[in-house]
Amino acid sequence: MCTASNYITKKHYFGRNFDYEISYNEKVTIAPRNYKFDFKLIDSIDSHYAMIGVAAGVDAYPLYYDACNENGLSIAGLNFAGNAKYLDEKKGMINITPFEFIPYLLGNFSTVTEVKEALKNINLVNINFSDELPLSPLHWMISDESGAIVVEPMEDGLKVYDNPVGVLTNNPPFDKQMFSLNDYRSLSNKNPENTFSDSFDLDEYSRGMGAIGLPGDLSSSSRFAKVAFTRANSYSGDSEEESVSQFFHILGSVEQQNGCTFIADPDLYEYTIYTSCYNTADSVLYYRTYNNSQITAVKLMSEDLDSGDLIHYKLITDEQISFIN
Ligand SMILES: C[C@H](CCC(=O)NCCS(=O)(=O)O)[C@H]1CC[C@H]2[C@@H]3[C@H](O)C[C@@H]4C[C@H](O)CC[C@]4(C)[C@H]3C[C@H](O)[C@]12C
Repeated sequence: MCTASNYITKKHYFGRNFDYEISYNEKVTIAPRNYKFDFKLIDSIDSHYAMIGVAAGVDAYPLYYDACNENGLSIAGLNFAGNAKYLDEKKGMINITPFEFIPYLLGNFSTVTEVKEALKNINLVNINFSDELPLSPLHWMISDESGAIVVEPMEDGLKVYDNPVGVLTNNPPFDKQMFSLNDYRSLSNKNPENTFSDSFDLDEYSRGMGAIGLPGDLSSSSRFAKVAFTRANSYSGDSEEESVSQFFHILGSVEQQNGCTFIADPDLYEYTIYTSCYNTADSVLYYRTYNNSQITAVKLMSEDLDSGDLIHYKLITDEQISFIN
């Protein structure tokens, strides 16, 4: 399971929890403007917007999970098992594969509005990256300072939804997730009045009673409601530090602790391998990993963005503890 969210203070922040049971040796990967992107069915792109993101540790191609470009457009791919459907090549369309989707969009476009227009002509084709790395069933949240959309590849083509709650998890499809939020419309960050009955008193015995009924389990529909509530009620100052800190707390509300989501014997559990947070205005990627609570930052703009070679930074995964005596 995974969760993506955006958060707006003075700037736009975007990121995700990467929840899974295995790692593909993820690396922070920068594709500078002149890195040549090859595509399976369309012409290569020799020059494009620079981008920074987290990608699988495969040297041959930046297989991004989530990324942001130098103009503030950001994307994350999340599992969409049982629903994602990739199609055959279609004449007259721009045929790209799902693993090319992030490079193609971030390389060519600056805003969600531009992406929405481009999506009308995009067909996601069913071609594997390799025999060892076949396609995964994904859907995507795409976000910039103006708002967010969700793109879901279904049997009858790409579905594009505006995303007013600014979050995405896995299943069910986004329209169903949005509908299920109706069930929680009475929840609040304030303690509720007693409307149960006029005939007897009920006590306000605790703070936080306005959110009783908000799910706390780790299923994707429960995480959707939990993170939507947390994000919608988030309050922080608007400095960089306060915004980034609050962002990690939003996604922390749906973090998966190792051991709580069993996958297989022996001892294989899904857990939050990393959390990313992009300040998309300044193209900075902040991240934390399961065993490293310290925030690490990588700045796209500190690199030579006119080069043609990928730049990789291994994730720092060991805990960094600040001993003070
Ligand atoms: C599994 C990842 C999504 C995490 C997630 O949503 N977990 C929830 C799982 S579940 O609903 O609870 O089952 C997805 C996100 C991006 C995916 C990767 C990227 O698409 C890049 C390549 C694409 C290749 O085709 C396959 C390997 C791969 C390296 C993908 C492996 C895997 O499917 C990733 C890492």
